[in-house]
Amino acid sequence: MLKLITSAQMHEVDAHTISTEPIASVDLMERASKAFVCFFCNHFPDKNISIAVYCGTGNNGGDGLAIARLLKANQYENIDVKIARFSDHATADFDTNFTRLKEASVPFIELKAGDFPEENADVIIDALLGSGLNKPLSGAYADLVKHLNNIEKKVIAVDVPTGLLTEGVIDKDAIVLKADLVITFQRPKLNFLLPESASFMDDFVVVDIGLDENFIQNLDSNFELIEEKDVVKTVRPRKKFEHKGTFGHALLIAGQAKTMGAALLCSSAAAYAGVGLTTVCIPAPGLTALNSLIPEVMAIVREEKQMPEIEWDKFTVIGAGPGLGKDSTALMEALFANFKKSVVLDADALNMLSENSDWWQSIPENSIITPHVKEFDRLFGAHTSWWERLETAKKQAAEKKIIIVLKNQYTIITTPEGSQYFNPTGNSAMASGGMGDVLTGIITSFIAQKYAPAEAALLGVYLHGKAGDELALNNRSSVVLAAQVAAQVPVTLAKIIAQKNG
Ligand SMILES: NC(=O)C1=CN([C@@H]2O[C@H](COP(=O)(O)OP(=O)(O)OC[C@H]3O[C@@H](n4cnc5c(N)ncnc54)[C@H](O)[C@@H]3O)[C@@H](O)[C@H]2O)[C@H](O)CC1
Ligand SMILES: [K+]
Repeated sequence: MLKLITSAQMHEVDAHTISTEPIASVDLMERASKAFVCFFCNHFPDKNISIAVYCGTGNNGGDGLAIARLLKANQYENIDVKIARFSDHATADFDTNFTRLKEASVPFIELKAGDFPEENADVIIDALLGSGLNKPLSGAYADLVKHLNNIEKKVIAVDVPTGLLTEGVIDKDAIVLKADLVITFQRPKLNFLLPESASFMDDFVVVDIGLDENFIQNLDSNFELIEEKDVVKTVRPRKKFEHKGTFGHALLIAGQAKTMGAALLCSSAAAYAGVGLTTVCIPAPGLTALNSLIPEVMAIVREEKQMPEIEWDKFTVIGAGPGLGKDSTALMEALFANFKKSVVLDADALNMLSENSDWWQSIPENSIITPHVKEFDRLFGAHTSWWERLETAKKQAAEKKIIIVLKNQYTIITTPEGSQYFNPTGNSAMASGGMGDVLTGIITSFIAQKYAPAEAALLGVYLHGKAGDELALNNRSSVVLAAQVAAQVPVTLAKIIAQKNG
């Protein structure tokens, strides 16, 4: 896991690294700038492009000055620096780099508030403000950012787009210098992982600047980014003499005549993810489709308005909700009355739950809910920002002793203990119907295989996204279908297990 930290904590890490490595702060700035330039050179190999580096007078600006000098040393000749000296304040490392810039004869001008020259460069490097932002942009900074946004050039931001808060509620009307790419130092910033940042930045990459990793990992933060090695550590390869009984029996309660696909997808995903036996509880019209699509899955037929015969004790885990419709409240109540092990609730099970809040008290501890944003808001009230949803998820997971999987580009898994894990896999080619049903099946399957529910959620979310990444390959603008992801899961899982053995 990579611990994700706030900008205030990043300043602590800087101070610690400076005093214990030890390294002079200006040398740390040089290291960060070199890491930026190294990535930049690979990304823009054409040395003839014209580059304008816009610098503030703090350390983000100091980085900008060092970057300009280093780019010139790397034979980028068409480079000029624009310094926004809108206050008397400049950091010592900015001043040192200003002297070095002049010694290296990189051309520069100082901008005057309200009088900005025409910009003809191909690429703008944004080193105006970084993680030191402490209030919304106003005055000359706001004017400059609006001016630069208007000319619609390619913008590469140093560490953080100017004007974007790194954590806390992002104001959707904030004035931010929109970045095509952010080259950020050591860690993704928390807000880069929340959807509101998409209005201000297209993409980000993280470059290592050699800060003390041990120190970061021991900082007090409940936010973590899942890494593949965590998943490699968690998966358990199958052993000799294990049999289908070892891998549990999952029941999925899903589907209606018109939404039978959801039932087929979640039950087949459970089977592909390795559960020993899968049963799906569906209405009769789904039987032929089920038997022809995935004969490995057994069925319990659900008649309209009549409670099906379910031997609840037979099942290791139950997943409910995909395509279920909202008129199965009696069946859900029977589930909660008869089944005391973890359940996985999704889709219509969550929609019914939001209208029957007394059900919460019967939901077993360590159960998992997998809402998308609308389902989340239906359950816990409307939110105006994702930062507030993070806080709500933490509070609700603790209060209700459940695991919340809030689906998103970076799905957030919140545990009852208060950890919040961001998942890095998955892509927009997966934005198609049925994808959530597949996730429900995978997570249910891992619980059946005796993974602890939080492990099952982490593993399931990571694998689901990774399978989709493998299918989308480099062509992430195309479409990956849910059934493909389900069928890819064993392949992806095998690759992960191979790393464990290798
Ligand atoms: N460990 C690292 O990540 C390293 C990062 N580096 C770079 O340092 C900046 C952060 O530098 P800092 O001097 O703390 O802040 P800024 O340059 O972002 O801002 C300077 C200064 O501006 C003032 N300010 C804040 N908000 C506003 C505003 N809305 N309008 C006007 N002025 C504002 C405030 O006083 C700030 O202090 C980080 O992003 C990296 O680029 C290091 O180079 C290496 C280690
Ligand atoms: K910046």
